[in-house]
Amino acid sequence: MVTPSSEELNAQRSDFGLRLSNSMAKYGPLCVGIDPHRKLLADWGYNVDAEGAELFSMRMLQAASGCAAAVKFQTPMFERYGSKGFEALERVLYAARQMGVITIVDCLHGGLPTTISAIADAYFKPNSPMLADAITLLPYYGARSLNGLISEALDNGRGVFVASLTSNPEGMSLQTAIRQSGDYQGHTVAYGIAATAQKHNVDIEGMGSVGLIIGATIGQWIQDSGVDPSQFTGPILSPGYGWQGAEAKDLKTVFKGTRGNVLVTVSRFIASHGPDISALKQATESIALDVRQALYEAMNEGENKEKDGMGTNTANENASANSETAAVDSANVAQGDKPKGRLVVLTGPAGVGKGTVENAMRKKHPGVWLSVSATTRKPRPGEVNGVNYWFLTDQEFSAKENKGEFLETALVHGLARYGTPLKPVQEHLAEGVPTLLEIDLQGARRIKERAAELGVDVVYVFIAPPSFDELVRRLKGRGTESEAEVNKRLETAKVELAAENEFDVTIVNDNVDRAADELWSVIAREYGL
Ligand SMILES: O=C(O)c1cc(=O)[nH]c(=O)n1[C@@H]1O[C@H](COP(=O)(O)O)[C@@H](O)[C@H]1O
Repeated sequence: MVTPSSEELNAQRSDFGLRLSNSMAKYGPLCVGIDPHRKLLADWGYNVDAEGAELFSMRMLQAASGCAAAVKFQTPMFERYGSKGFEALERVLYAARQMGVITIVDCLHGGLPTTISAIADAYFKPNSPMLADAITLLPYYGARSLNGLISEALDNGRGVFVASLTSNPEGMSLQTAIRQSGDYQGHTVAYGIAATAQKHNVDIEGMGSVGLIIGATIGQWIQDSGVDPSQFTGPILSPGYGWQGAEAKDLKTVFKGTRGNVLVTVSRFIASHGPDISALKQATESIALDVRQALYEAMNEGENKEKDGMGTNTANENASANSETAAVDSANVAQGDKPKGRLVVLTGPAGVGKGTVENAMRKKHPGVWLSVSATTRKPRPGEVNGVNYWFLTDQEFSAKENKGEFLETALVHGLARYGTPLKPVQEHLAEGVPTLLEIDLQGARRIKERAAELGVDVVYVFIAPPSFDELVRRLKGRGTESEAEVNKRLETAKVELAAENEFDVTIVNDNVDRAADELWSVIAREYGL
């Protein structure tokens, strides 16, 4: 047998980090959590057994493939069905490997070094039926008790995520407790764990393979922990977004200054849109965009931050190196004084594909901030306050309206009220952040009436279909509507299309990618990017 050179060994030991950062660069910083909760299986119409868990997982995997950087399987939710559950997990892991999707097995193992070394055989050896790209670990036998297992992971080109600051509220007092002895005496438990994990990454160029778990729910508490995620150069797996209550602003707070190494894991928030595969994919894509944007802003916020805490110089250098392969497009980071552009209002006739064009553009340019509307309607399953909408009661809405806190408002179908919050738009514009608002034609007209008096400068972009004839052809070609219905729709379309002249720029949606590029050039021109 040929002994590998030290270069080969090093390459092997950085393999997981490299593969994951490539995947994040391609698909963005989202990991889809595949957690077959009993309730979800029942909601999806599956049996609550190993077979149901497998069917559920295969669907989630399909939704994640091509939309997310990785998937994470929650082991206990398979384990509860005994050997059949493990077989299901093996088959789903096999499918993920065949699809080229990066897998994280969330087994949260930990224990005496001698005992947990057996875990390497279960997950890291080439012939293992449960071969995974990475697993999660619990360090409460002492972070160094994991060293043997971590070495085995790295020698096999695999990675680990060590729980440091978990997303559940019960973890806080333990994890922020001050250590009484040892290398990190006087620091918090979480700090010691993070610093011990970082030691495995310091000599690695780019992102390391030894990661941390830091919950997005912890918010400002990150400061009390003494852990500075921007100094960590391995991947950071962050649960808690959506279902557990963390929002984009929490990601910005916790991961301020990080550069492309945060992987946000979301499970129920996505699964609640199932079982329809296209709905799952759509949810995955839109959450991926929101998460990406929040992390992009986190990176910008931390730009001038003073570095301190656990990082070494090497860690800093590595952190900058990471940005080259980062999921967030660092080429788009505006430096120094940013030119202040106008608010970009995107409008057009119903069904013209505004959302599709906007999504395609934001995928390429995560730094564009999209305004979140407020509404008095009830959240639908899976919708989260501050992400899909700001959900307000009638009284809250009225109070804000009376205080002039909306750029525009509307009553839809006489039932629910909708509005565009003014302050976030003004704040983003003031910071020079490209700011986009997608709204129907009536909404755009209301903004036209109010923007000048509120001191908001606007550029109006109208998305048009390729031609009226094309619209006629598409409508008639469908053959699903009666002639009277087609004529009615065409009359409406005629009126809506006539609105084109009211707006500053027209983009023809004949090809989504091209239209998205055109939208970006409008934004780039406005903001000097
Ligand atoms: O180890 C984990 O993955 C984990 C750590 C943690 O601190 N918090 C946390 O929620 N998780 C897991 O992350 C996933 C979050 O799922 P959702 O809350 O449904 O998005 C679940 O599988 C949790 O068990």
